[in-house]
Amino acid sequence: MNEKNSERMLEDLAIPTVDVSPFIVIGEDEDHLARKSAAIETISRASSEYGFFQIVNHGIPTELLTEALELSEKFFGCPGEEKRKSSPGMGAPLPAGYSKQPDHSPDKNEYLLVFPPGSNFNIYPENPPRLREVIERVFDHLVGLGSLLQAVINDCMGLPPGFLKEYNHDRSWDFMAALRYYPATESEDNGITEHADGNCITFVFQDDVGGLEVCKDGEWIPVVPQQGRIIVNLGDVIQVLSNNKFKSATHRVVRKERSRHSYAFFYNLNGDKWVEPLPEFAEKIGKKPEYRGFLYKDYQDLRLRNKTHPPSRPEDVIHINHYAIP
Ligand SMILES: O=C(O)CCC(=O)C(=O)O
Ligand SMILES: [Fe+2]
Repeated sequence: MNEKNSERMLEDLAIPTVDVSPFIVIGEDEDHLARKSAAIETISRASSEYGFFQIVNHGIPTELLTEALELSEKFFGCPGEEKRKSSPGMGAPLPAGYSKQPDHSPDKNEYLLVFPPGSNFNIYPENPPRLREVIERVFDHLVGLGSLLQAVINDCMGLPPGFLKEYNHDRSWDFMAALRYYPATESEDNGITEHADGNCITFVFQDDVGGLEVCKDGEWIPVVPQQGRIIVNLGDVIQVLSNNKFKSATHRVVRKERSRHSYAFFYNLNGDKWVEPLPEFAEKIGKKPEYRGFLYKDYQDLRLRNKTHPPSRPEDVIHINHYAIP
């Protein structure tokens, strides 16, 4: 196959891009309503075919996203000793602050993890000085975007208005990570091993290096970087609630010749929530539930154990199939 053809095929496979301005700008005219229903249509299709899409005109300034990436690059460029000044304290549910994947981990990256601004668990680097302010602004913006996208997904799922908002109203489990992936070596290019996210909705923005890939029908599709775009992927909670109608897609990061920087924000769910297929996607339409119900924190604990006590056989790693009804 010549290069043009293979480029064309990748373009055809690329994850859909959606203009979400019709959900932000108020308007009742015909054109506005048509653009809104086109966006709903694309998101519904993307959610069931890919579990991934990208959004534009989301209202978060491109300069803010770019600055966040530049500041994290500065931070990760500091000597290890400097970075370790913001190592996690004890007692947080996840290691808030700076961490590096342990040497034995197949994931080759380092990250700075934060909970919502104001959380006592947060540990921010002092340098570069603007990093904290910019991260907190990005976080607040992404919480707002999470609430917007959750309402859109609620519509796409055909749920009663406000259903997901009411179900997932507590924001204290949300978190965000600034990530740096090391350059690939001759023998090794894994950045993050293939996985699906456990939460509700994830947002990612990345620099121009690339490396994020989504698995669709057994093929790995690269998510080509474009400044200002935000990548949206659905997590296991939405997959279970929708009884497999909407996908929590498997994805991974492969390392490139340069260091890659990205941010991943997890619009999460309170650990005390019960997760199971909604009747709208099971009994009410004559389908059997494909998962048994579970307490969200139990699932999160199992996922964390995968990391702290990695099973020796890959097939023993726990993911959402743990709750699947055979
Ligand atoms: O860095 C990325 O592009 C994706 C990160 C990711 O998949 C994750 O943290 O779950
Ligand atoms: Fe992920």
